[in-house]
Amino acid sequence: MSNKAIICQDLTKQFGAFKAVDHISFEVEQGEIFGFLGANGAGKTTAMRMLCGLSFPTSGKATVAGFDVYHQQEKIKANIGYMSQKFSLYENLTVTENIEFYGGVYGLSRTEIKKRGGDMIDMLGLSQSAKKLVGELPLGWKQKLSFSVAIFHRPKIVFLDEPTGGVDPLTRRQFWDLIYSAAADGITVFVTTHYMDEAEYCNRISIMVDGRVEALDTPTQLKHSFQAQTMDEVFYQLARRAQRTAD
Ligand SMILES: Nc1ncnc2c1ncn2[C@@H]1O[C@H](COP(=O)(O)OP(=O)(O)OP(=O)(O)O)[C@@H](O)[C@H]1O
Repeated sequence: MSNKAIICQDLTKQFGAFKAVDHISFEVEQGEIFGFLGANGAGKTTAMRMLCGLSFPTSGKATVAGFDVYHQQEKIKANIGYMSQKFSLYENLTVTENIEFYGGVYGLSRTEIKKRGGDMIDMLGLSQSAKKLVGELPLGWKQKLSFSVAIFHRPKIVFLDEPTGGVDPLTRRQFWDLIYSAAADGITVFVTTHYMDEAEYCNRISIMVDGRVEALDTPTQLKHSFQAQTMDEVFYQLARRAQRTAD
């Protein structure tokens, strides 16, 4: 079995004649922080849904945590964590209740939930707010909690779909401390973002244009290849080639 976290070969998703994802190929290493960039409508969410076992590809191959995206979707779901722009947390439950609920969904024992949940609350500095409703927390805290819940069952890979939308750079930076700590524990992080400061934090970045991966490298190497000072410049050089308009 391969030790790559994700292998993707010519993965394609068509909606009728329209190729939302058009023959994308890449590999992600275990423990890597892999940035998945692209303008609105480039096909990131569609690609990510296939990799998470939520939709079938039209053609091509992919394995996630060693499992096949056509035949082992349930295995994939059990081995990944997922956090979307729209939180999966229940706003009308407390911090502790959310942790207990998700721990149960993930099949952890009561003892494990209590121990790991307590550690998580301490690590996040949320002890004072454990009995607060999640709906009352500031957005940045909700995002950090949502991420911690997404990795509560210690998945091999966590998929983050624009996890830090709407918060300031300092709060984003704090969120990224959590990402680094998860990666240091061996969790592979696959993250989409529109923020170029975040792109710089990734080990490698792929940039999608009109359903295709048009660039893939480390931030430093991409800047070098595109003779750009910043990732913003790299991104705009690529994004302006797009024919596709966002919805
Ligand atoms: N179920 C569907 N049926 C038809 N077209 C779809 C469907 N889902 C997505 N698309 C189209 O596929 C293209 C890629 O969409 P996708 O949501 O994957 O892009 P994205 O890169 O995630 O964009 P964003 O950053 O806005 O989320 C878009 O043109 C979208 O309209």
